[in-house]
Amino acid sequence: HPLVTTGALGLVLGHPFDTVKVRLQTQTTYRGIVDCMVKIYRHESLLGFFKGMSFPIASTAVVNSVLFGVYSNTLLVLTATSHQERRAQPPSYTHIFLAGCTGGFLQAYCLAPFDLIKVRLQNQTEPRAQPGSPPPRYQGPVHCAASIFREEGPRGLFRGAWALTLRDTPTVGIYFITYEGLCRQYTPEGQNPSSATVLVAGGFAGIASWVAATPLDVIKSRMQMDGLRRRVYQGMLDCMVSSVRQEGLGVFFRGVTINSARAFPVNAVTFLSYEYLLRWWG
Ligand SMILES: CN(C)C(=N)NCCC[C@H](N)C(=O)O
Repeated sequence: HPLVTTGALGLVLGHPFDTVKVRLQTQTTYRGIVDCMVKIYRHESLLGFFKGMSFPIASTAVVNSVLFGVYSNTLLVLTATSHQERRAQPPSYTHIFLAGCTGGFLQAYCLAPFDLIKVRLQNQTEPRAQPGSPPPRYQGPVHCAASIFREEGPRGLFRGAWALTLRDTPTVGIYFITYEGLCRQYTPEGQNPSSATVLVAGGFAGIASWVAATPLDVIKSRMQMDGLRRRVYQGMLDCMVSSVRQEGLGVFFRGVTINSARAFPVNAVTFLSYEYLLRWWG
């Protein structure tokens, strides 16, 4: 279906932004967005921006089904109204927030191993295999997953999962509140929002939730990279404290600009797909 294609395309186009974000959050060699982009392009060519993309593409259908499935079913239980009845009897913002938090909490566990592998691969700065140069530590997503499993056991695949869960539980609540709030604002009562409204509301929901998620996103990415060679942090709190000590409070907003630029189109398309699917099958 065209919407699925657009969703995948959104992810592909958004991935270079995500790679720059992850590098800015976890490496100190870059002075800013432009410096990071120039360095990636010079050392690793255009392909450098697309490292670690295959697992997010492969897992997005599952992760989004958990997120939106849990959200709409929790809303169903909380409000006892079906999707069709919901335009006439809109759910309260408290219910929307609680359903969003539940969706965020459960999707975080599905997302954790895929996200870990993505971040590890995005952070490999080696250029594509050149004769004589040492190969990167991970040869691809499956090799990366197998190496982590072998070296650190199954729990290793969940490194950073706590920070990810803490990041996603409240911020996915914010995601759905922003989306619903904006849709209601711009839609006449009792009607379905137009496609343009869905796109704009979805885009701003992406930005608002990602701005709120950035502090824990930085900590999550750092925890995921910890232990690659030796363990630096004792835990999440230690990671927060030493990051702030070394880099100041600004550390909590590393990558926020580039991530917002990514969040708008990706989530605009995500919500458009969700609304269409609900109207067909709801
Ligand atoms: C702030 N957070 C964690 C969220 N809003 N999560 C919901 C889905 C985000 C979407 N898959 C994306 O990649 O932007």
